[in-house]
Formats: sequence, structure tokens, C-alpha cells
Amino acid sequence: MNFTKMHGLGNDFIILAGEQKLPDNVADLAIRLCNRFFGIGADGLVYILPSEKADFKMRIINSDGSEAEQCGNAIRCVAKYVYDNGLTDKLELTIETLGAGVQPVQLETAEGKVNLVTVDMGQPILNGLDVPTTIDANPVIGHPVTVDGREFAFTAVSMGNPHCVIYVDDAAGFDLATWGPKLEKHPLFPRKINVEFAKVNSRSQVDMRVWERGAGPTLACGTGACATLVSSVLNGLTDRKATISLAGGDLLIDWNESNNRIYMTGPAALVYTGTVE
Ligand SMILES: N[C@@H](CCC[C@H](N)C(=O)O)C(=O)O
Repeated sequence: MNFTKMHGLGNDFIILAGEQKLPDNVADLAIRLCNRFFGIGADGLVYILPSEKADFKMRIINSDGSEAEQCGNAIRCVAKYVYDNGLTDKLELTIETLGAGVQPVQLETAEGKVNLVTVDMGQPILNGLDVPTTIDANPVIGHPVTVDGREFAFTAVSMGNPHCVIYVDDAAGFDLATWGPKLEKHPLFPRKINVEFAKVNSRSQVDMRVWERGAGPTLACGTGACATLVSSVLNGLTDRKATISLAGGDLLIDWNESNNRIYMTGPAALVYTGTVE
């Protein structure tokens, strides 16, 4: 198999293109290829497929073999891949996702290659049962969740995939490994959840660290950055446009007031191409 390794702010992916559909053994393949010791190593396996509704379709399989509905960093990598490899010459295109519909994407190039991508990530889902959580409220803001005797307050947001945002005193120093997996699998979250730990520094800048459903601690999460901005607006902590600073770098997130849509701008990068059996 020919593959391309790419990343969005260090959230890294194995990109496979040229297939017509996902193989039957896609979960096993993702687990094997994403393994950082016995495989190529990545947070997820991404397929670029033909679409009947959009220019391209993207499917994202987490490193544990579970399929996610959407991935903000991967969609930027897909956009760069298709342009840089001559599969399209459009600087404005559409990409179909499993759980967030068809998403319009704008590309910025430097020396003929894509370096910055803005994605229309659509409208956030705030109804608790739809995120999904087990909480029948709309929106779910500052709801308590207790793990091992420690209580956190979370705000629930779906960007096609589920997120809970928790405010902490020190996001960069937060103990993700202890609390992340327990929150990810808490019974309040029937399809598990991506967990963002955020520290608001000003009305236009937030530090965030993430424990991802199906992938663990990653250096960045695009949908998580969108969820963090939405949560921060709902909690009265930031304006509708802010920089979300992740371990791998910054994303600019803009929640448009007139159409309720979220625009994410950030880089995408090629690491290398290769072949694997
Ligand atoms: N890293 C991603 C999200 C990938 C999917 C996630 N782990 C899930 O299971 O929902 C992003 O950049 O959005």
C-alpha cells in the first residue's frame, strides 16, 4: 500500500487514497498501522474516497480501530493532499464527512502548495441527548461529573463528534493520563467522548489540552478546538473569535453570529510518503 503521513499541528495521520470504499478489516488495519512501535505510527487512519455529494469524501478511523464522525485536523490534511497531488485544482472545495455532512473548505497556498486551510465546520449541536450525553438539557453547561471522588464541571458540544469541555487552572500541566480515560468512558457519555481541558487567558485566547476518544492524548484536536470556543462563548468567557492554543500550535476559531457556523483556520503539513505491507 502506498501511504502519505501528514499532520495538523502534530495530530498525525496515515492517509490512504485511491480506494473506492473502506476495507472490511479497516479496524484491524488502523490498529496495526497506527501502532507507534510495530507500525507507521499515527493518531488515525484516513481514507480519501469518491463522493456523490461533494468533491471528496473523508473517513477517519482512530488508532484504536473505532471510526469517528469527523476530524478537524484530518480534513485540513485531506484538503492539502488532494490539491498538492493534483486531484483537484480548486482552491474552494467540499469534503463529505460521516457525521458532520458536507463541509466547504478554502485553501491558501505558498509556492504552489497548500499551507493554510479554513474549514466551515458547520453548526455546533448543543442538545445534551444529541451530543450525545444522558442529560436531557439544551445546552448542557457546567454539568457535574464525578470520577474517583473528584468532581469536574463540563459543557457538552458536538461538532459531529462528541466533546466535553472542562475548565482547569493549568491546561498545559494537567494530568491527562489520569483523568482523560476515565472521563472518556464515563456512563454520562453513551458513545464515549473527547475531553478538552481548557484555561481561558483572555477573551481571545485559550490554552487547551485534549484526551481524544479512541486515540488518547494528542497534540491537537480541531473539533476539540471548535468545541472549546463554543463552550467558552456559552460560559461567557471569550468572544466569538479566539485563538485556541494546543500542544502542537494554534488554531483560529470563529463562531459566526449570523449563520451559527464555525470556521476553523490552521495549517496542514506533509511528513513523508512511503509503502507498507
Ligand atoms: N483529532 C480530531 C478528532 C478525531 C476523532 C476523535 N478522536 C473522535 O473519536 O471523535 C480532530 O482534529 O478533530
